[in-house]
Amino acid sequence: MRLRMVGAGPGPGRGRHRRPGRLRPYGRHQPPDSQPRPDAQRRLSAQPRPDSQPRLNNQPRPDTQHHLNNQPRPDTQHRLSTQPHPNADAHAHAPADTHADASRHAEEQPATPRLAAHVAFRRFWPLTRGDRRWLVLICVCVIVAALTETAAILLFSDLTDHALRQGSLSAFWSPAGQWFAVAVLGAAVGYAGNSLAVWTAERFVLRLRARVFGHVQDLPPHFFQRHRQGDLVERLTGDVEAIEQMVVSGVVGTVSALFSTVFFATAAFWLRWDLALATFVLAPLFWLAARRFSGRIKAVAREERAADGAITSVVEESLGNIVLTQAYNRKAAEEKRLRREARAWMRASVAGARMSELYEQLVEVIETVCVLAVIGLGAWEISQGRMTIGQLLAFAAFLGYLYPPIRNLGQLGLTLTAATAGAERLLDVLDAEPAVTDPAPGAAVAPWPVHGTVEFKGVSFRYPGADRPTLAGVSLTARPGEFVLITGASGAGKSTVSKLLLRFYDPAGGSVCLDGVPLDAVPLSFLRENVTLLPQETLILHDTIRENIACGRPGATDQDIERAARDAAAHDFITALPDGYDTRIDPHTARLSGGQLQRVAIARAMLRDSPVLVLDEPTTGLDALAARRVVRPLRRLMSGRTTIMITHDLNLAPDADRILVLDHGRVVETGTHRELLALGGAYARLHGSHNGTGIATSTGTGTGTDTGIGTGTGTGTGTDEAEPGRDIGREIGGCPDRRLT
Ligand SMILES: Nc1ncnc2c1ncn2[C@@H]1O[C@H](COP(=O)(O)OP(=O)(O)OP(=O)(O)O)[C@@H](O)[C@H]1O
Repeated sequence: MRLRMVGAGPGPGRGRHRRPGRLRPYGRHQPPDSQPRPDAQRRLSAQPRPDSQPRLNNQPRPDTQHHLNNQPRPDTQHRLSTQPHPNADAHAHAPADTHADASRHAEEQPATPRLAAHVAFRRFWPLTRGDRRWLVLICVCVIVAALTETAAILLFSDLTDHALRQGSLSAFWSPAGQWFAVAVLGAAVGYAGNSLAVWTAERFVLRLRARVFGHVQDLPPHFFQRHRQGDLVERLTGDVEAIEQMVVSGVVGTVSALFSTVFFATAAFWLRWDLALATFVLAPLFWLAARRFSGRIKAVAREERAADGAITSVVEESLGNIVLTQAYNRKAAEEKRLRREARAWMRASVAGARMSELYEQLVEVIETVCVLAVIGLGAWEISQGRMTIGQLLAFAAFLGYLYPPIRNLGQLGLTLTAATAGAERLLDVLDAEPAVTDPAPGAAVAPWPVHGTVEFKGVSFRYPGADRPTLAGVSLTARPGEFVLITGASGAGKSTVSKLLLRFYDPAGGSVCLDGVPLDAVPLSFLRENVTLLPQETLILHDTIRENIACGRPGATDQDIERAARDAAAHDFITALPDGYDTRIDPHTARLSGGQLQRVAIARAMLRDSPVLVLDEPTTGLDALAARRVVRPLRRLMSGRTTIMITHDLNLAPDADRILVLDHGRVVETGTHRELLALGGAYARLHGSHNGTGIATSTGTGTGTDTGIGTGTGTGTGTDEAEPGRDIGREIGGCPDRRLT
């Protein structure tokens, strides 16, 4: 009938604690089934932590006590996996390189803010809004469960004294019936409370995770450059669950421990006030023990959480870079990296487990001292005829129930402390500010039919934390349907222009406008509906090709998708796949080449059909042949749209209405291809170096029939996928001043 929590606790390194098969030191009488349960099985309890169940394995316990609560005895509860590791000695005993690892983590990741437990609690408590009535109901169940336990123990005393001692069966029925009724009530309340508690806790986790995930998606690019992806994953999983332990389970645990303490203490005083007093004199020992151990829990919890994140990061980065690993024989180096992180985690984990066990054993010794003192006193009282055996047994039973909630109150602090390490890491994410926000409702411009005029007016920009500006006084205008090409040396600030145009950042000086409206007055979703970005890296969802194209315009029909794929010269290779448009792909897919993936992305942009297009190095990473195959679909995509193309590849430069050359964040030259070549400056040099190796020098005699754009007049029948021969000259080079529209 007791409500209890059997889930994994917020102990340090919980994520890894949950892994099946992990060895963990059991308590003396701990059976194998005391493994940490999966999270779904987490239950809130009348006691804040499972390990703090009454543990009488170290002390004489009346056998009948097994039957007093309709649940496995406390000593069968698991311990270490579900509790904070009060490893005060984590630092004292940890080898020196633990500290080295910790400082290395600190160097790699921005410093996480340090928080007090109550501050962390206050930050997350508002997330329980909407579920507080359920929390109240759970607390009512917890209180009723504690009451039924109290009643059961009193009935046990009654039964012992009136039925067992008198040897009378007739005296048995009345207390037995009452006991049974109390047990049924306790079982019903336990079931309802536990079910509700799991539901409420999981809802909290759901809500918190959605909140963090939603927030993360609004964060600016530099946040992701500064945090390792694996570590962020760990924060969204392990750390989120630790917060639940702090907030929902923490509250229920506190209520449970408080009420259980009050009920059992009242009953103990009612049974024998003098023995109860003796019991309470020793109670502060539990609190002292918890206090002694709480000091370094947070430190080791932090270490474990950080190591969890580091392991996930290494695995994720290593798998993502598998080609580099294999091609450069980095297998041993990667293994060493993982071993180093895993060892850091292992050290923190072992130190935590060791301290946890030490704390547990110390508490058991304290409990034993208390029980022995009470039994000694009780034996003396019985010998004086002032106490019955039933009373002593009931009193001992109360002790078995009383100490755990007292101990839990102390341990609750440890739980909160350990969970605070997760809270700090999560708040580090939640407190990161998005670089831009939607305009306030009153300041937002109402949606309008966008024509596609893009203007940068004296724009300056500096990345957060950067010591020098990336853009300084950049001005450019692209009228509807114009093609503006931005080029310049690597690091000149070209991609930054695209980030400002998509409003990933706001400029520090000047303004960026769409159809004359400053971007900070345009609702973000409206802006991004009307400005399509094709970034350097091809963005592919882990989904079917159909969905990958359809996400350009939610609600698009199959015909729309196919039309876009045809325009992007992707239809033929898609239909050649066994599952056609339903083929599942992912960013590392081997089924499609880089050029084919790029054409899927172009089809998506086609479907999006926005008036402004930003192409950031659209042919980067593609070989000459693949680049050529992408150019025709690109031309179709650009047709009739304002296009800002950021590129080193000057093959399309003759087509541009205007070319801007950036150097160290400044526009150093502006003009058409011809004008800039004639100028003989930076552009001419870039063009010269490009022509030295570029494909623009090819002179085409191709036979392709693509007539979507441009003036090609080939007569062949080659498809986009088929090798179009030597039409490269007409496709992408050797045709100065050819206009796209
Ligand atoms: N998040 C950031 N924080 C600080 N500096 C950054 C950040 N992102 C880029 N920079 C710096 O801004 C400058 C311009 O970067 P940007 O990516 O715009 O250059 P680019 O001209 O597009 O280069 P490339 O042609 O190599 O892609 C570089 O010096 C870069 O190091």
